[in-house]
Amino acid sequence: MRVLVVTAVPVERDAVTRAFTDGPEVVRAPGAELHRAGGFDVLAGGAGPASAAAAAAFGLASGPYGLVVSAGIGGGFAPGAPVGSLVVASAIVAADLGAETPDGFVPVTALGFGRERFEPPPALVREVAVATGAVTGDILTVSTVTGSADRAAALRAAHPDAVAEAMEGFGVAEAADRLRVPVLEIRAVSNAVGPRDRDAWRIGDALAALTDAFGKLTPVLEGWTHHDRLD
Ligand SMILES: O=C(O)c1cccc(C(=O)CC[C@H]2O[C@@H](n3cnc4c(=O)[nH]cnc43)[C@H](O)[C@@H]2O)c1
Repeated sequence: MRVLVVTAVPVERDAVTRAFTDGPEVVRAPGAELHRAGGFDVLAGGAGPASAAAAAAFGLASGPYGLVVSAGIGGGFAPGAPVGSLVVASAIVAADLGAETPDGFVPVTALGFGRERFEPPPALVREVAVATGAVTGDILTVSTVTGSADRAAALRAAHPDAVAEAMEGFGVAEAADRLRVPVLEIRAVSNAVGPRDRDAWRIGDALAALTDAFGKLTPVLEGWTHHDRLD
């Protein structure tokens, strides 16, 4: 099974391929530069859900792929997902896709169209979490990084199962869903979701945690390929 991994920026892509001693071999496909290592094709698709969806779609076109993974750093909701920890999405949720109304935020589905969540294969999520020591829960996709305690509290209230936020997962999941390819989202927590404090971001630690996690994924994915594809 081939696995496509979509990160936002090149340092995240390189953190993934660093987990493997082979490669990366750079493969150029239309609309996508794939870095191939350890059985993974990894591309840096840009920040935000639109870039991620476009990049994932081009990446998938060079397939076939059996799994797509949205991966990178992210913000963690305290206390469940502290800086340096790893999170795996049990659901990938578009947290700001909808309409603001006098009564508050209304998600797209309540407006009668679209969707706002995708659910990765549950058994695979469990096995990846066990192998990597990750926390599981909803990972929110936002177009604006949360920068205040009020916004963090509003997200928490709307999404009690949220463990983290990032900016690409939902876009990758939308592209994967078009081809019925299963999707995972894996984030290493670089900062707490809350008041903006860029100096407190621990990007190096998070990238190291991402490398560590991918180093542990191969046996899990091999087992899943053989025993659990229909979950
Ligand atoms: O400055 C750097 O060296 C650097 C290295 C890697 C990534 C970055 C980014 O700023 C990329 C933003 C990227 O990270 C995700 N992210 C991280 N924390 C959050 C958050 O609290 N809320 C939302 N997204 C977050 C996100 O997926 C972006 O693509 C800088």
